[in-house]
Amino acid sequence: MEKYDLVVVGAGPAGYAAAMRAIDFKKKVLLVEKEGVGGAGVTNGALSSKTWWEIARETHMLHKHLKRFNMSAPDVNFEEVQAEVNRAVEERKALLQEHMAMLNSSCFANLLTYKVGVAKLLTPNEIEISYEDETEIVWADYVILATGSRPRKLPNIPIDEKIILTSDGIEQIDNFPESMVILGAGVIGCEFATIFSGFGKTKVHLIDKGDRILPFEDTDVVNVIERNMENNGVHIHRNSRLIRMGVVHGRVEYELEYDDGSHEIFNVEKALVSVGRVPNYEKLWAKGVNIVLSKRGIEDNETQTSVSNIYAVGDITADIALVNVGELEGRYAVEKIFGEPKRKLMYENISTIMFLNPEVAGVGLNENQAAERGIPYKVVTLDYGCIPRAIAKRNTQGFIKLLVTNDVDMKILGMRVVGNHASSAIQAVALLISMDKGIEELAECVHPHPSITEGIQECVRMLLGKSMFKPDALRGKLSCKTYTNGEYADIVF
Ligand SMILES: Cc1cc2nc3c(=O)[nH]c(=O)nc-3n(C[C@H](O)[C@H](O)[C@H](O)COP(=O)(O)OP(=O)(O)OC[C@H]3O[C@@H](n4cnc5c(N)ncnc54)[C@H](O)[C@@H]3O)c2cc1C
Ligand SMILES: NC(=O)c1ccc[n+]([C@@H]2O[C@H](COP(=O)([O-])OP(=O)(O)OC[C@H]3O[C@@H](n4cnc5c(N)ncnc54)[C@H](O)[C@@H]3O)[C@@H](O)[C@H]2O)c1
Repeated sequence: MEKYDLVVVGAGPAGYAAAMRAIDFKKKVLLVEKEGVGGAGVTNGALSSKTWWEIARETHMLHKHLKRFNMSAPDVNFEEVQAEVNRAVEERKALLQEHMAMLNSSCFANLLTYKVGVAKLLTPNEIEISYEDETEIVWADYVILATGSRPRKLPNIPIDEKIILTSDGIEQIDNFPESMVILGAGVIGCEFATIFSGFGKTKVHLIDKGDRILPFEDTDVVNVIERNMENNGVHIHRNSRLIRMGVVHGRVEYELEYDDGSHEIFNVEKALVSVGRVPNYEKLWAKGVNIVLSKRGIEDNETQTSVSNIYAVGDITADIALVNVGELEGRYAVEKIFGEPKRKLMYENISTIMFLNPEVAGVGLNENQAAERGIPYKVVTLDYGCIPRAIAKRNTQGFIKLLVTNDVDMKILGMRVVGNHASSAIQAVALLISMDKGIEELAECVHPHPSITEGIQECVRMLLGKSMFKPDALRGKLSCKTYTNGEYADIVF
């Protein structure tokens, strides 16, 4: 039986990151993947959907600009867009594969082995790998499970990945549907609503259990996104309960019940079901391996499972499902196994982008979360209209919102940026949160001009009572408040 220091199961972002970090410790590593490198970080997931989003956004902008010059827009060809997305996916996969091949033919050859097969733990140290027509068993001192997640399905909805689809099937359709309903107004649902409405070829319906989309986000953020979606023709079914959804004569028929008890039936060409994801752990270990599970996934103590030599990272665990979190956990697990991590695993400074119209970047807590935890805070908001770069871009829709503790330290709790270049503005704040720093450092930074980050600097200056624009003199564009015991109050300097 071949022996390894570490076997990593799954070569998505989390497993790939873990295997690469293990090489740094000069350990003998086996990476087992059942399909292809990249996982949902590349295919039917982060990279592919973001390529769709980029092309949809460019198409939308082109149409908007041409309209301004009274010119008619060219037709968008679905097959060409799809081919471009496929090229992006293949480019990334090829890079990861080439990297793997180069490692194999270099001084790392005796360290990393990559096998394409399905892995299953027979005991905490013995792993069976099934190939097309044979199996083998290998020994591992340590195991990292990184098998990711898949779309959650609902029992009464007949998903066939042709007419009623999940995010695994939506990118393989063969034309822009003339109409499409999306069930689930979370991140995936809203991103695809943005993509399909952005191309301007599909009437999008979005089913929302509550009274607003993105239930975990702050109302001011959601208001901007909802307004743009609706201006772009998206029909948001608010406070609606899906009674049934099925395929009738090759199209989707669905019935909704509203809060007032009334019912309505709709008929559309396609449906996307995006109601969350479930972790992949079925058939991953034999009965005797007692890994403790919760409803949401594998329970872990800073990546270590209840079986001491088995670790779990990425979407398979019961926490945040993001590429950057999977990579962080993968690298951390290896450091915990073979070394001494420099510090505890922290999630407070994880930054995210939601690819909507416009993009929404976030780090740390939002107002909902701070209020839920009973944390009193100061909150400053600055409209994009105050930022020269946004004016130069001829698009001042959006705002920056910064939350800090309501004390003299003013430690940064979180930030949300809604608007163009939102993602570029978030990093400085993410770094300050991870360093447990206050806001003085940010106020004294010299930012490039014109840049969106100047807006963050102005937020910080507002909190310190030394802003260029005075909130009292520009109400509606700036605000500076405290939130304590469920009440807002203006800060008066
Ligand atoms: C539509 C969509 C858009 C997204 N957009 C973003 C985004 O913009 N930003 C972001 O940060 N995140 C995004 N995500 C989330 C992100 O893709 C996941 O959080 C991330 O891919 C999880 O990485 P992972 O390595 O844990 O799992 P996965 O990427 O799911 O990889 C797991 C791998 O394990 C393999 N595997 C499973 N079982 C076995 C087995 N028994 N043996 C061998 N191999 C096995 C699978 O084939 C797969 O390759 C998106 C997800 C989706 C679905
Ligand atoms: N830009 C990004 O970073 C990005 C993009 C896409 C996905 N992701 C990751 O993928 C994960 C999964 O995305 P998702 O959108 O599937 O999950 P989600 O948890 O973001 O949203 C699911 C939505 O479905 C709704 N829902 C649940 N059951 C329902 C039902 N029976 N009927 C109607 N609505 C229902 C929920 O209220 C929620 O709004 C995200 O949590 C995120 O971690 C990240």
